[in-house]
Amino acid sequence: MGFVRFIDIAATSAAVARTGGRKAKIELLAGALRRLADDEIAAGSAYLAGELRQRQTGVGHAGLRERPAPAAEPTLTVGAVDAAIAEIAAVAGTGSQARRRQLLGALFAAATTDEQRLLVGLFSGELRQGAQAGLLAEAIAVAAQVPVAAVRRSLLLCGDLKQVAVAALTGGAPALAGIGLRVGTPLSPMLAQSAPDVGAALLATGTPAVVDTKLDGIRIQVHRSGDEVAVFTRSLDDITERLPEVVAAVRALPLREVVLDGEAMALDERGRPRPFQETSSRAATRGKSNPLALVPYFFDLLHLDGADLLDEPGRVRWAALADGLPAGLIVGRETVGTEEQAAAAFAAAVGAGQEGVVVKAPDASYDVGRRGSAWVKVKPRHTLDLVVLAVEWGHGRRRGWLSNLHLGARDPRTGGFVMLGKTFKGLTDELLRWQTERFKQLAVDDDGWVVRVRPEQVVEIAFDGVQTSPRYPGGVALRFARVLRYREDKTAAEADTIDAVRAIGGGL
Ligand SMILES: Nc1ncnc2c1ncn2[C@@H]1O[C@H](COP(=O)(O)OP(=O)(O)OP(=O)(O)O)[C@@H](O)[C@H]1O
Repeated sequence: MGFVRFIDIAATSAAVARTGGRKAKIELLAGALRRLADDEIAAGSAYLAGELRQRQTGVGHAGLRERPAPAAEPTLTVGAVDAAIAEIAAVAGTGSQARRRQLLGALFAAATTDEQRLLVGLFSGELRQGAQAGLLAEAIAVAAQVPVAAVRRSLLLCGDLKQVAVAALTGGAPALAGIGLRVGTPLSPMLAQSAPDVGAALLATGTPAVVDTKLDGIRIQVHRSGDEVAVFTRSLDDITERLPEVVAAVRALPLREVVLDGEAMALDERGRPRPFQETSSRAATRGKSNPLALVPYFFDLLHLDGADLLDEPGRVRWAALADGLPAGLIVGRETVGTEEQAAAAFAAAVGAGQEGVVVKAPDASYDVGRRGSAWVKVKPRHTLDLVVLAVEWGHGRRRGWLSNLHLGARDPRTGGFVMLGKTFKGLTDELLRWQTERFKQLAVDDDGWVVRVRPEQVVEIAFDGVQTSPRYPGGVALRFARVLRYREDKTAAEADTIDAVRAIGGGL
């Protein structure tokens, strides 16, 4: 086991949060990285980035609420915390909830107040922020004395900060150079910016542009080498086992080596998309226990028979895609020269039950892991005026502020409110400050975690859609709810109703 104390990681994280200058933050992080033993680098670098090494632990917000009293003295090492979390993440089968609670309780009991704070932030994901990962890339370069460009490049190609930290700190520049596009190893997918309409999207991409249908499925990156096929998610998890139909479709192509980027989704009998949650729950289970088939549609080609295409312009990659794959496996796409043509393509996509479009610049290379202006998504946007029912105290950077909002729609039948979900997205520092004051005034109960408030404050929320949800009393929840603004000009009696929400969900 290693010897860096967990309290030192907690102290570094706190010091980084307190420190203003970027350079000083990087120095603090580099110092902590340098102290890690080789077998602690993966976990330690993840904690410094605000993440856990494990993608899933089975620990939810509820599990973090009841914590034993903190330990008086720090005794935990990075290695011990990593081992404890690995054990928690591995719990499965009957009685797993109780077992997980027990293990989590033991970990928290061994942690001091500062360590508990870091653990809550890590488990809840609230410490995870892109800025921190960017700082850490620079800190790795400083600690390993390698060029930062080499760290960034490897990071984008393998998408795994921990792997890059281990390579840089144990093997230096040569080890980093060994990280490249490898068929079989997933790379961070290129991401899209958003625009409110196709006109704005075309301003970003220029014309002519390619307008792709935006399918509301799950992102898949499929790697094939000979008969070996692997399927990865947007977060680079291997889901090959769960998508045999996608594996079969790619294995049947007359190609030897290929890396494809696309989307998989479930269709109904008429070939229209099924609700997103059916696709996602199917993707979360093995094919056999859920007969729904996911159909792959590809929109990019990153590698073909020995040649990397990442640096080629879209035009070239898409022509190779069209040459290599049958049209039925390629996403609906059209080249447009004017806003009218783009608007028609958008209307056709939405009319066919699809989520919207992604407008793409044909001259741009495939920007691994980047959210640039070469891909711009456009969706019809929904908004509702909802009532805040409760607020949760924030963690990490938002400690001391009321952050996560519980949102409710008006129920005209009972005169009460039906909870539809929670969000802490879209909140600027100014909004956080304002709402903390406001909800302290409206508070009726505070258990140290959730502050229940008088249902009086109306907030305008943007969201992507409505889905069924067993978790909430109305049986429906909002997808990707985010705060737009507080409506001080509206009373709770004027807020939107649960019926309006159901209507947006197509009568759910
Ligand atoms: N034709 C397409 N081209 C690119 N991405 C597409 C396409 N169709 C569907 N998508 C999906 O849209 C996403 C692009 O938006 P973005 O990069 O912002 O990802 P996201 O954060 O998952 O967003 P969203 O929730 O809007 O899908 C991709 O991750 C992909 O899953």
